[in-house]
Amino acid sequence: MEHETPNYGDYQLEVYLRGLTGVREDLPFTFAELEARAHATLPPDIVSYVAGGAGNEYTQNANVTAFDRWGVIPRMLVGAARRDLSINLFGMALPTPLLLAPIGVIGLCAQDGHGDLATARAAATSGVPMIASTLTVDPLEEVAAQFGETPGFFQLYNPKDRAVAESFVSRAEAAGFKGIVVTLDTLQLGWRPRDLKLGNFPQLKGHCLANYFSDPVFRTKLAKPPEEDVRAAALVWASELSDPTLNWNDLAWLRSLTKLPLLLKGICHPEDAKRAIDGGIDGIYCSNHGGRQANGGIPAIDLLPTVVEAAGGAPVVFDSGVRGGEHIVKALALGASAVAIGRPYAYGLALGGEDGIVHVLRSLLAEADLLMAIDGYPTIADLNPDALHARA
Ligand SMILES: Cc1cc2nc3c(=O)[nH]c(=O)nc-3n(C[C@H](O)[C@H](O)[C@H](O)COP(=O)(O)O)c2cc1C
Ligand SMILES: CC(C)CC(=O)C(=O)O
Repeated sequence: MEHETPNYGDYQLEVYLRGLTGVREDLPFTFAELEARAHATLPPDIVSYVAGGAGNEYTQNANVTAFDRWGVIPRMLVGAARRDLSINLFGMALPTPLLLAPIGVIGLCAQDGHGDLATARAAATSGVPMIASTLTVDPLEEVAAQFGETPGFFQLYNPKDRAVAESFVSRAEAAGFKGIVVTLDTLQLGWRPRDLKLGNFPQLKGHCLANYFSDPVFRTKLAKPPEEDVRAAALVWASELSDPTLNWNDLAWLRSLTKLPLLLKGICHPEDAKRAIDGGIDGIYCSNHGGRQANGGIPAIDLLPTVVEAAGGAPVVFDSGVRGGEHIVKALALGASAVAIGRPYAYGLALGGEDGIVHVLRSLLAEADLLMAIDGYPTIADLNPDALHARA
């Protein structure tokens, strides 16, 4: 059978031949270098915001190291010359199993301050859908206009006022987004020492909240428009962003927000996954917010298998700690339907704009694809828990 997707590992050859192929010479190939160079490039308050996590960052770091518990078991001579990394998510044919996780103020990681638009263009170029945060710098309509043929998802922070939530979702639908992700693990902001030390929370300055400030229903709550008093508008935003009383009794209302595929982000317990699916939610997004919210938690990857089982066949998106191709392969083997990339693409954006994101995605895909080739798992369907060995 002819495979539709390319062998992503071919990027390796393109990189070796960079003088001929035009691959940018200045972009790193490991997360460690990506992170170090991005930190040297970005303003210190943005470094603290992007890199920082909750508490002493134990959970954030454990999200990454927990992958080391698993090893991919090599299989020989299975005929893995061609691989197929394509997936079908909610009826959408996607060339790769990757998504771009929602990153609020991703815009500020770009030199021109419009990194949301660069991210959306990278999504268009790479076919990797962007999950655009409620907190994009640019209005969601302008972000969606960059997507080309690649579907996009909209991530909602459920605000105190349901009319604001409904307004965002209907704007997202009108703008052509193909799915809605409601984030549940941020009903309160986590304790983030790096930002606390700097007295910094970028959104409180208000200059990066254009999407929020463009919402007509939100604007009715402001005594003065943000164009006249941005700081006051940001304070209203902070008090309205999340409804801490949201609970399972609100599930039917959440479901009623849209007919688009609806996912709940932040689900790490099997009973929560089951409850969501039983309540009509279409998909689970297993994540601990990259360890930014609650410290002392369990690495998200350790919780993925039971969440997948409880989801009973409904799609499960995974993020938190994905830094390399091996992590993508392991998450897929542990049952993820798709894997979302977080901080690595923010750093790619900081170093190379749209090209930087595309490079990060191509590198991750190449590494995953070559691992599947070398270890003998030619398709995502071949990746299941039997492909992994768990060290004690
Ligand atoms: C700077 C930053 C901002 C984020 N903003 C959002 C957001 O607006 N909405 C959301 O649901 N998750 C947000 N997240 C969480 C990501 O979607 C994702 O869960 C997390 O980055 C995964 O962890 P990792 O980047 O360490 O792999 C943010 C993460 C970072 C690093
Ligand atoms: C306003 C914040 C809660 C945005 C976010 O999700 C984050 O910083 O992790």
